[in-house]
Amino acid sequence: MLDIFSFTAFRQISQMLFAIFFFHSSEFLLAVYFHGIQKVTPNSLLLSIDYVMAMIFSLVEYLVEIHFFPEMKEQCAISKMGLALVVVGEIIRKLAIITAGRSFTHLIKKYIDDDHVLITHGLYKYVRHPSYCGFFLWSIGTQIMLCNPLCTLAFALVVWHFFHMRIPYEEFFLRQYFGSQYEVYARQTSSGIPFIK
Ligand SMILES: C[S@@+](CC[C@H](N)C(=O)[O-])C[C@H]1O[C@@H](n2cnc3c(N)ncnc32)[C@H](O)[C@@H]1O
Repeated sequence: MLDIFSFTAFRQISQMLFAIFFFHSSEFLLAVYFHGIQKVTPNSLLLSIDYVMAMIFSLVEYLVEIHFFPEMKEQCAISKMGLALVVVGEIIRKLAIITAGRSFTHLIKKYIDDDHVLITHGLYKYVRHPSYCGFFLWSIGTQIMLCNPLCTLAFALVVWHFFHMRIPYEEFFLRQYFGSQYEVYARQTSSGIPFIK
Protein backbone atom coordinates (compact mmCIF):
# COMPACT_ATOMS: atom_id res chain seq x y z
CA MET A 1 0.00 0.00 0.00
CA LEU A 2 1.27 3.51 -0.77
CA ASP A 3 2.46 5.34 2.35
CA ILE A 4 0.29 8.30 1.51
CA PHE A 5 -2.65 6.14 2.63
CA SER A 6 -1.02 5.23 5.93
CA PHE A 7 -2.51 6.27 9.27
CA THR A 8 0.45 8.62 9.92
CA ALA A 9 -0.07 10.44 6.63
CA PHE A 10 -3.80 10.72 7.26
CA ARG A 11 -3.19 12.15 10.75
CA GLN A 12 -0.48 14.59 9.72
CA ILE A 13 -2.26 15.87 6.60
CA SER A 14 -5.59 16.23 8.45
CA GLN A 15 -3.88 18.19 11.25
CA MET A 16 -2.21 20.43 8.67
CA LEU A 17 -5.44 21.10 6.77
CA PHE A 18 -7.31 21.82 10.00
CA ALA A 19 -4.53 24.15 11.23
CA ILE A 20 -4.65 26.10 7.95
CA PHE A 21 -8.45 26.24 7.87
CA PHE A 22 -8.71 27.33 11.51
CA PHE A 23 -5.95 29.94 11.22
CA HIS A 24 -7.37 31.72 8.17
CA SER A 25 -11.05 31.50 8.99
CA SER A 26 -10.50 32.80 12.54
CA GLU A 27 -8.34 35.69 11.21
CA PHE A 28 -11.20 36.70 8.94
CA LEU A 29 -13.91 36.31 11.59
CA LEU A 30 -11.97 38.35 14.16
CA ALA A 31 -11.42 41.11 11.58
CA VAL A 32 -15.18 41.15 10.90
CA TYR A 33 -15.92 41.21 14.64
CA PHE A 34 -13.63 44.16 15.39
CA HIS A 35 -13.99 46.22 12.20
CA GLY A 36 -17.38 45.27 10.75
CA ILE A 37 -18.06 43.36 7.53
CA GLN A 38 -18.11 46.58 5.41
CA LYS A 39 -14.48 47.35 6.22
CA VAL A 40 -13.10 43.83 5.84
CA THR A 41 -11.83 42.55 2.49
CA PRO A 42 -10.76 39.03 1.44
CA ASN A 43 -7.19 40.24 2.23
CA SER A 44 -8.02 39.43 5.85
CA LEU A 45 -7.93 35.75 4.91
CA LEU A 46 -4.13 36.34 4.58
CA LEU A 47 -3.85 34.12 1.51
CA SER A 48 -1.12 35.69 -0.64
CA ILE A 49 0.34 33.97 -3.72
CA ASP A 50 3.71 33.58 -1.95
CA TYR A 51 2.03 31.98 1.04
CA VAL A 52 0.01 29.55 -1.10
CA MET A 53 3.17 28.64 -3.04
CA ALA A 54 5.01 27.98 0.24
CA MET A 55 2.21 25.69 1.44
CA ILE A 56 2.17 23.82 -1.89
CA PHE A 57 5.94 23.44 -1.67
CA SER A 58 5.61 21.99 1.84
CA LEU A 59 3.02 19.49 0.62
CA VAL A 60 5.34 18.47 -2.23
CA GLU A 61 8.20 17.94 0.23
CA TYR A 62 5.88 15.87 2.42
CA LEU A 63 4.69 13.66 -0.45
CA VAL A 64 8.18 13.10 -1.86
CA GLU A 65 9.60 12.19 1.54
CA ILE A 66 6.75 9.94 2.60
CA HIS A 67 7.13 8.06 -0.68
CA PHE A 68 10.91 7.63 -0.62
CA PHE A 69 11.67 7.78 3.13
CA PRO A 70 8.43 6.84 4.93
CA GLU A 71 10.26 6.27 8.23
CA MET A 72 11.05 10.02 8.32
CA LYS A 73 7.38 10.76 8.93
CA GLU A 74 7.08 8.28 11.80
CA GLN A 75 8.92 10.57 14.26
CA CYS A 76 5.95 10.81 16.59
CA ALA A 77 7.61 12.91 19.28
CA ILE A 78 8.82 15.47 16.72
CA SER A 79 5.45 15.62 15.01
CA LYS A 80 3.69 16.15 18.37
CA MET A 81 6.16 18.90 19.26
CA GLY A 82 5.22 20.60 15.98
CA LEU A 83 1.54 20.25 16.80
CA ALA A 84 2.18 21.81 20.22
CA LEU A 85 3.96 24.76 18.52
CA VAL A 86 1.02 25.20 16.15
CA VAL A 87 -1.42 25.33 19.08
CA VAL A 88 0.76 27.66 21.19
CA GLY A 89 1.46 29.92 18.19
CA GLU A 90 -2.24 30.08 17.33
CA ILE A 91 -3.19 30.95 20.93
CA ILE A 92 -0.54 33.70 21.13
CA ARG A 93 -1.61 35.16 17.80
CA LYS A 94 -5.32 35.19 18.60
CA LEU A 95 -4.78 36.56 22.13
CA ALA A 96 -2.74 39.39 20.59
CA ILE A 97 -5.49 40.20 18.08
CA ILE A 98 -8.18 40.15 20.78
CA THR A 99 -6.03 42.31 23.09
CA ALA A 100 -5.32 44.94 20.41
CA GLY A 101 -8.97 44.91 19.23
CA ARG A 102 -9.68 47.79 16.84
CA SER A 103 -6.02 48.85 16.87
CA PHE A 104 -5.14 45.57 15.13
CA THR A 105 -5.39 45.72 11.35
CA HIS A 106 -3.96 43.21 8.90
CA LEU A 107 -2.58 46.01 6.75
CA ILE A 108 -0.09 48.39 8.36
CA LYS A 109 -1.77 51.71 9.02
CA LYS A 110 0.03 54.75 7.65
CA TYR A 111 -2.40 57.27 9.15
CA ILE A 112 -3.81 57.26 12.66
CA ASP A 113 -7.54 57.34 13.23
CA ASP A 114 -9.51 58.03 16.39
CA ASP A 115 -10.00 54.43 17.45
CA HIS A 116 -6.30 53.55 17.16
CA VAL A 117 -4.78 53.55 20.64
CA LEU A 118 -1.35 52.33 21.68
CA ILE A 119 -1.68 48.88 23.24
CA THR A 120 0.82 48.09 25.97
CA HIS A 121 -1.13 45.66 28.14
CA GLY A 122 -1.71 41.91 28.03
CA LEU A 123 0.84 40.14 25.82
CA TYR A 124 1.96 43.57 24.52
CA LYS A 125 3.38 44.22 28.01
CA TYR A 126 5.98 41.49 27.37
CA VAL A 127 6.66 41.78 23.62
CA ARG A 128 5.92 44.47 21.02
CA HIS A 129 4.82 42.05 18.27
CA PRO A 130 2.97 39.15 19.88
CA SER A 131 0.88 38.37 16.81
CA TYR A 132 4.04 38.08 14.68
CA CYS A 133 5.64 35.92 17.37
CA GLY A 134 2.54 33.68 17.29
CA PHE A 135 2.62 33.41 13.50
CA PHE A 136 6.37 32.67 13.55
CA LEU A 137 5.79 29.74 15.93
CA TRP A 138 2.69 28.58 14.08
CA SER A 139 4.34 28.52 10.66
CA ILE A 140 7.45 26.65 11.84
CA GLY A 141 5.22 24.35 13.89
CA THR A 142 3.25 23.29 10.79
CA GLN A 143 6.46 22.05 9.15
CA ILE A 144 7.79 20.29 12.26
CA MET A 145 4.37 18.63 12.57
CA LEU A 146 4.80 17.27 9.02
CA CYS A 147 8.41 16.21 9.81
CA ASN A 148 9.52 18.35 6.82
CA PRO A 149 13.17 19.28 7.50
CA LEU A 150 13.67 21.43 4.37
CA CYS A 151 10.52 23.46 4.81
CA THR A 152 11.11 23.82 8.57
CA LEU A 153 14.35 25.60 7.77
CA ALA A 154 12.94 27.47 4.76
CA PHE A 155 9.83 28.66 6.64
CA ALA A 156 11.95 29.81 9.61
CA LEU A 157 14.26 31.82 7.32
CA VAL A 158 11.57 33.26 5.07
CA VAL A 159 9.17 34.22 7.88
CA TRP A 160 12.04 35.67 9.93
CA HIS A 161 13.18 37.73 6.93
CA PHE A 162 9.61 38.93 6.32
CA PHE A 163 9.32 40.24 9.89
CA HIS A 164 12.85 41.63 9.79
CA MET A 165 11.68 43.90 6.93
CA ARG A 166 8.17 44.52 8.23
CA ILE A 167 8.80 45.44 11.85
CA PRO A 168 10.97 48.55 11.23
CA TYR A 169 8.46 49.70 8.59
CA GLU A 170 5.49 49.22 10.95
CA GLU A 171 7.33 50.88 13.82
CA PHE A 172 8.23 53.91 11.69
CA PHE A 173 4.49 54.77 11.56
CA LEU A 174 3.90 53.82 15.20
CA ARG A 175 6.68 56.26 16.19
CA GLN A 176 5.06 58.93 14.05
CA TYR A 177 1.63 58.42 15.66
CA PHE A 178 2.60 57.91 19.24
CA GLY A 179 5.99 59.71 19.46
CA SER A 180 7.76 59.44 22.80
CA GLN A 181 5.05 57.16 24.18
CA TYR A 182 6.11 54.53 21.61
CA GLU A 183 9.82 55.25 22.14
CA VAL A 184 9.54 54.52 25.85
CA TYR A 185 7.46 51.42 25.22
CA ALA A 186 9.90 50.12 22.57
CA ARG A 187 12.88 50.63 24.88
CA GLN A 188 11.23 48.52 27.59
CA THR A 189 10.04 45.56 25.48
CA SER A 190 11.67 43.22 22.98
CA SER A 191 10.19 42.54 19.54
CA GLY A 192 9.14 38.94 20.26
CA ILE A 193 11.05 37.56 17.25
CA PRO A 194 14.54 36.14 17.83
CA PHE A 195 17.42 38.39 16.71
CA ILE A 196 15.12 41.31 15.86
CA LYS A 197 15.60 44.21 18.26
C1 LIG B 1 -0.85 43.09 11.65
S1 LIG B 1 -0.98 44.18 13.03
C2 LIG B 1 0.40 43.59 13.97
C3 LIG B 1 0.45 44.13 15.34
C4 LIG B 1 1.72 43.80 16.10
N1 LIG B 1 2.89 44.03 15.27
C5 LIG B 1 1.72 42.38 16.61
O1 LIG B 1 2.54 41.58 16.15
O2 LIG B 1 0.90 42.05 17.47
C6 LIG B 1 -0.40 45.67 12.34
C7 LIG B 1 -1.09 46.92 12.87
O3 LIG B 1 -1.00 46.94 14.27
C8 LIG B 1 -0.68 48.25 14.72
N2 LIG B 1 0.09 48.10 15.96
C9 LIG B 1 1.22 47.40 16.14
N3 LIG B 1 1.62 47.45 17.42
C10 LIG B 1 0.70 48.21 18.07
C11 LIG B 1 0.54 48.62 19.41
N4 LIG B 1 1.39 48.26 20.37
N5 LIG B 1 -0.53 49.40 19.72
C12 LIG B 1 -1.40 49.76 18.76
N6 LIG B 1 -1.31 49.40 17.48
C13 LIG B 1 -0.28 48.63 17.13
C14 LIG B 1 0.12 48.88 13.59
O4 LIG B 1 -0.06 50.26 13.54
C15 LIG B 1 -0.42 48.20 12.35
O5 LIG B 1 -1.38 48.98 11.70
